[in-house]
Amino acid sequence: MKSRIPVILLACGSFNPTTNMHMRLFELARDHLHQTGRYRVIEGIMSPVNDNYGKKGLVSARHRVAMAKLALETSDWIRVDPWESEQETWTETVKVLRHHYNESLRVFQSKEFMRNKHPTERSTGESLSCQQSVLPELKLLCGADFLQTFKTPNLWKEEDIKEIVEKFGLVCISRAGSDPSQYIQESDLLTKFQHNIFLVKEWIQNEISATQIRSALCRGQSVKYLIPDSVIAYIAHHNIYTEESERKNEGDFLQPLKLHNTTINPLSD
Ligand SMILES: Nc1ncnc2c1ncn2[C@@H]1O[C@H](COP(=O)(O)OP(=O)(O)OP(=O)(O)O)[C@@H](O)[C@H]1O
Ligand SMILES: NC(=O)c1ccc[n+]([C@@H]2O[C@H](COP(=O)(O)O)[C@@H](O)[C@H]2O)c1
Ligand SMILES: [Zn+2]
Repeated sequence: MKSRIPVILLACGSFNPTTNMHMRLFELARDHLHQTGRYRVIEGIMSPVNDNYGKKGLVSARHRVAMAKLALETSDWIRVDPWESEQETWTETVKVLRHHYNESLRVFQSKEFMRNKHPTERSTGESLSCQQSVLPELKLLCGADFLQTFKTPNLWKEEDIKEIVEKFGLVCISRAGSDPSQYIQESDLLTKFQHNIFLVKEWIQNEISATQIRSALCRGQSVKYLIPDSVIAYIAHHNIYTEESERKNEGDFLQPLKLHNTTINPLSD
């Protein structure tokens, strides 16, 4: 798979908590991209959203990052990155993509530098064309409900959506209740960049939702086999999901709505 384009998959979301389905998204996306014959997925990154996002029931990023780390202990290619959660405030997804893209370029360049410094370490018989490394691409990974939020008024800036689909690309996994292909047809912008949007159909439907996991936990019901045992133990140990935690940010607007909605915030741009 040497001449294929290396791809890093980035999933942005609450991960409150990380579920088995969040991890399946990466596996499904990787299989799909490999099947195109054009890509080689080299890394998966889970980026839990900043506490200032303002979503109801969003527990502290410290816990969400810790739970994601535990959940991903069994993966040899997906990792959690706390950068987004450690910023002063909520960050637009396109800026998170820019950050991770720049990071990947930095890693790429330092690897190239090492390769050029130690040319003798190249495997014997490797042709000169094989020695030219291909720049990695970074693609946003999401579920179909996430794609659907692009049309929520004031939630996303048009130019951000354009940059995501034009410059980076999107891998979208099916989810009951959302029809991503119809939604793409309804949008001129998404239709224009359709070649950069990969729709993945999950045939083994799995409707785990983090909200339902939290509800079950609050009621004292079992969530075993829906989220990893290590995450269940962490939640129990820190008593994370309670009726009180579910009331966090209740009635609040999401931060992107506050920033982009002129009727909520007349001074915003
Ligand atoms: N069952 C699922 N099928 C497909 N995509 C999913 C599924 N669960 C989560 N995702 C995707 O994972 C990403 C992160 O989602 P998120 O953290 O909001 O989880 P969630 O289960 O949707 O939680 P919540 O119920 O709190 O919204 C999003 O892109 C979302 O679309
Ligand atoms: N304008 C934007 O960049 C924008 C708007 C809404 C949500 N988001 C992101 O999408 C993700 C949505 O997560 P949830 O599905 O858990 O609400 C979060 O990572 C959030 O930061 C980005
Ligand atoms: Zn969600």
